[in-house]
Amino acid sequence: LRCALSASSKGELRERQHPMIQRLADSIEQVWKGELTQLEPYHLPEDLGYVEGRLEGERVLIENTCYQAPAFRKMHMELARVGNAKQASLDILHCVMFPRLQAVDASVPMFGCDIVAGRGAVSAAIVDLSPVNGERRLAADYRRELSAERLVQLRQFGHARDLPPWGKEIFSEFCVFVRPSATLEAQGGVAEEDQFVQLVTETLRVHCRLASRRVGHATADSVAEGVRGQEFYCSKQQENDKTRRVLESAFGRDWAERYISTVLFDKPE
Ligand SMILES: C=CC1=C(C)C(=O)N/C1=C\C1=NC(=C\c2[nH]c(/C=C3\NC(=O)C(CC)=C3C)c(C)c2CCC(=O)O)/C(CCC(=O)O)=C1C
Repeated sequence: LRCALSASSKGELRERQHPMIQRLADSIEQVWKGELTQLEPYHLPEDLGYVEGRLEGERVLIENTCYQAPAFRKMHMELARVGNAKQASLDILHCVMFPRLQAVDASVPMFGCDIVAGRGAVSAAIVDLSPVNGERRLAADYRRELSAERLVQLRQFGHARDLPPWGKEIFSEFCVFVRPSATLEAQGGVAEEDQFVQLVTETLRVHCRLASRRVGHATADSVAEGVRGQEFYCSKQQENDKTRRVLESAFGRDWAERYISTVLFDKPE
């Protein structure tokens, strides 16, 4: 496997992604930089910043951006693209934030989102704040803020999708899993794609604020509770055969297993 690609490809990959994915990636980084103090880089193993593989003759490019902050041990955003220079057969944005269990209590949920665009059309867009506490239920302040009228409006889409079984076990009642419509609006924007970017941005802002308030609230019990919750979340996410299939075809079974269990969904020690 070649960890090829020069540093220049970082910007290059993002600017060649699906426009909604580009906008969402920029917006997530903006919220992280705007809402979190002491944002630091998180160094992935073996410099997995860029990886390149081949899937049925098509190039697979992965670009990883990773930070950490007082409330979050790892904040991972991944842009992946299957295809050649012109036509991408798959554009993906993946983002997961792991609470730092030595700092915050187990009421801080896992933020996760996934956007998959096939041949330019977004087929899957999902965002959730997934509870990892013992009762698998979001805390009252999270529920109250996520029930605000503005966010309730932003969660209304034309085509909701059914969660797979593994998803039903970890996602919250606020989870949004949709195929955003691609119809252009009069003013030229793609309403549901823009709406989804807005939904993720505002959900992420609430999360950064509420999680940061909990720094210093960890106890020995909350660490044990949070470890169990994060392990359960990661093992369920690892059941997603759609992700595994893409990575296995491009990088082989062993590399895919290692990548999924150490980069995408690494269980806390
Ligand atoms: C927080 C949620 C969440 C996180 C964090 C997450 O990683 N996945 C998440 C959710 C989720 N993803 C799904 C689907 C797909 N995922 C990929 C691929 C990748 N997704 C990646 O992140 C990477 C690494 C970069 C690759 C390679 C493809 C191709 C599809 C099929 C697209 C489609 O169905 O239209 C589904 C539906 C699963 C189903 O219906 O069975 C759900 C629920």
